[in-house]
Amino acid sequence: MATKPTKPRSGAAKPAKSKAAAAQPAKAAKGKAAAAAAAPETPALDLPTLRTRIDGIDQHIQQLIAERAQYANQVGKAKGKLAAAVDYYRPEREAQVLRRVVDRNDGPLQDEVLVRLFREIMSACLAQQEPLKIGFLGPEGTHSQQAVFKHFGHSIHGLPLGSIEEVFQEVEAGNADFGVVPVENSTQGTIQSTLDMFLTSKLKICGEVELRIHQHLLSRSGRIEDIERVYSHPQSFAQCKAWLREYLPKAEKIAVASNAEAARRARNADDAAAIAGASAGNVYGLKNVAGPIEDRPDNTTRFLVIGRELFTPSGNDRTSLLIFIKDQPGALYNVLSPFAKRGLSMNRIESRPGHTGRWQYAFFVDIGGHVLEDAMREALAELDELAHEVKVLGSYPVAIA
Ligand SMILES: O=C(O)C(=O)C[C@]1(C(=O)O)C=C[C@@H](O)C=C1
Repeated sequence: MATKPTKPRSGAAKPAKSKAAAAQPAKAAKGKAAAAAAAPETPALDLPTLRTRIDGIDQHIQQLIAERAQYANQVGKAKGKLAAAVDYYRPEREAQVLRRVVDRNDGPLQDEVLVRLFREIMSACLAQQEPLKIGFLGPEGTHSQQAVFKHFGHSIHGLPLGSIEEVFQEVEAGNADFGVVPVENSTQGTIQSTLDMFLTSKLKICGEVELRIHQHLLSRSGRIEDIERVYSHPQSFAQCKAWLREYLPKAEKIAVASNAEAARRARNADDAAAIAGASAGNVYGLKNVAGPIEDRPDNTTRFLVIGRELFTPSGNDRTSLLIFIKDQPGALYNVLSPFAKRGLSMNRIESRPGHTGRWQYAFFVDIGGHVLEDAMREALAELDELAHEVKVLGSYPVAIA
């Protein structure tokens, strides 16, 4: 039986900083240097004085948050008598607010941290009307739930659902205002089942969320020597392949529908463990055996926010298209040229059999810009002549911090 790993491994044991975090020290240093040049050195204050200062600032912050909430309430009223919370939600405005937060940030807190705080404030402001209902791949404790909180804050009503298909169905039926579904992982690539849902669904992509994924080995006893079988989602097994080969080569690997489901099963036996996020360990009362254990330090999953309508441009948007073309020479080159010609950059392209007839392929393409902007509108008009069929899956703000 393998023994508890102690040596740090490349990537897994010592996760590298995210891009935003890595960029932060330089920015913070710049801010501090400027502050140091402008202000004379302040003598260190004693603890009671420091706490009195903090109390004063807290009081001020609280007053300002209350004032902000009142204005947000008035904005809600200015939108007229609307049917539901979903009608008050404005992702493009939220993206602009958060970009300003990042632009203003001179440290010492990281962009990611400040964005999280402001997200929560906006989430609470919006929930004054009524909390949004957000469907995600459950049960509680999945990475999808974390992505929901990262994008919508905690003042929402989360609906844990049994499958990605069910997330689409509940949003289509109006039982959920929005859904959050995983679409690609930096280690494992595209989640084909999510992309395929767009072939037939009428839903629109209204946002994207990028989440750094940390995997942990969790068990009831917390002892690696007890573990004879490991439960997890196939994607998570693939993300921790090298680690498992090194530290648990003999354990049986059992694939289940979600990491949270794996944690739920692992809590029933001492010889079982789950690979899941740390939050699943908290939800299901498991101990951390080892982690993070993902093989790549930059392991990130991108999620899409799906809803029933398109929103207006935020100033830095992405458009996702589904382009059906005939299998003929030069067809792909032709359909991409209207974008290239107008300087619209393509971030991603993925081909799938289109299911609409023999020899037809569907291309999922992400392009910088919004369908309500002139350059994109013109490119799409030109594309209409060249492609067999074009479906606009959505235009939405580029993910923030
Ligand atoms: O600006 C708006 O439209 C608002 O409703 C206010 C606010 C905010 O708190 O800033 C709240 C919810 C919306 O999703 C966007 C922004």
